[in-house]
Amino acid sequence: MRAAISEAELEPDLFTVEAAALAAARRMHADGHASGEAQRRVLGELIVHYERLMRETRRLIGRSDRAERDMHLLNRQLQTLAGQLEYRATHDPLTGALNRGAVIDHASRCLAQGDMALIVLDIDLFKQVNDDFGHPAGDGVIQAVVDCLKELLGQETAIGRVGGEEFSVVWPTSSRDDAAAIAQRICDTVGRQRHAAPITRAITVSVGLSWNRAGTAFETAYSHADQALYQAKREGRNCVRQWLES
Ligand SMILES: Nc1nc2c(ncn2[C@@H]2O[C@H](COP(=O)(O)OP(=O)(O)OP(=O)(O)O)[C@@H](O)[C@H]2O)c(=O)[nH]1
Repeated sequence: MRAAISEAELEPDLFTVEAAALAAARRMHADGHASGEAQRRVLGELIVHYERLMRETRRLIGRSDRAERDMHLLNRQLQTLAGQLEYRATHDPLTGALNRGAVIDHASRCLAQGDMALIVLDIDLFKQVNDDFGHPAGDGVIQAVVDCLKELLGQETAIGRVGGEEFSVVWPTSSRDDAAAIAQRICDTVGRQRHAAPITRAITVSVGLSWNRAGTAFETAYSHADQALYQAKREGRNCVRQWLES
């Protein structure tokens, strides 16, 4: 029976010519009586193949360096793209504030870890702002309110735009007084803000606050803050109301 064919027999030898030149050189080296002419011929063959191998090796190294650089570049572009996609998926395009989904995620994580205030604010009589000054000016007001919140609360604070002219602030704190104080500062600071032309009047916000123990569900925290916000609207706007257990 015929013996199994070895892998080496199946694989074509990439270096047949070079191997032959090497074998000839070996034989020449072992033969102490070869003529000088025969030695020069075998050495010449060896030089030709050796130089070709060096050229090819350099070319392959260059190609693999380029491929590695291309891969690094591609990797960086992918990371940038992933960052941009992540940003777009979690932020409001007009203001750069967190979008509703991102606020829910963030607030839910905070509530799982500790006590937290949820502050919701809504621009007062905003329809009138749009009607009097135009929709683009209204957009400018929305942006200005978010900028004001960022400046007041810091870039690290989770500030969200959860509706057209409604915003939320996630404020982890174990102190109900601290939560009430920050809600009042928000109301006062936004109300004092000056707006660019064509806006010619003060823009105020109504603020609802719920202070929540760790473990509270986001829906509960939001519903309580929302009820407080509508109380603030009912009771004259430009004020803060806190949800209190009855
Ligand atoms: N410019 C602009 N307007 C928006 C945007 N989203 C919602 N609005 C407008 O915001 C206005 C909200 O009006 P309402 O809900 O009636 O409330 P309001 O006039 O602010 O009155 P109160 O909330 O009761 O103080 C509507 O006219 C919407 O068209 C937006 O992205 N840009």
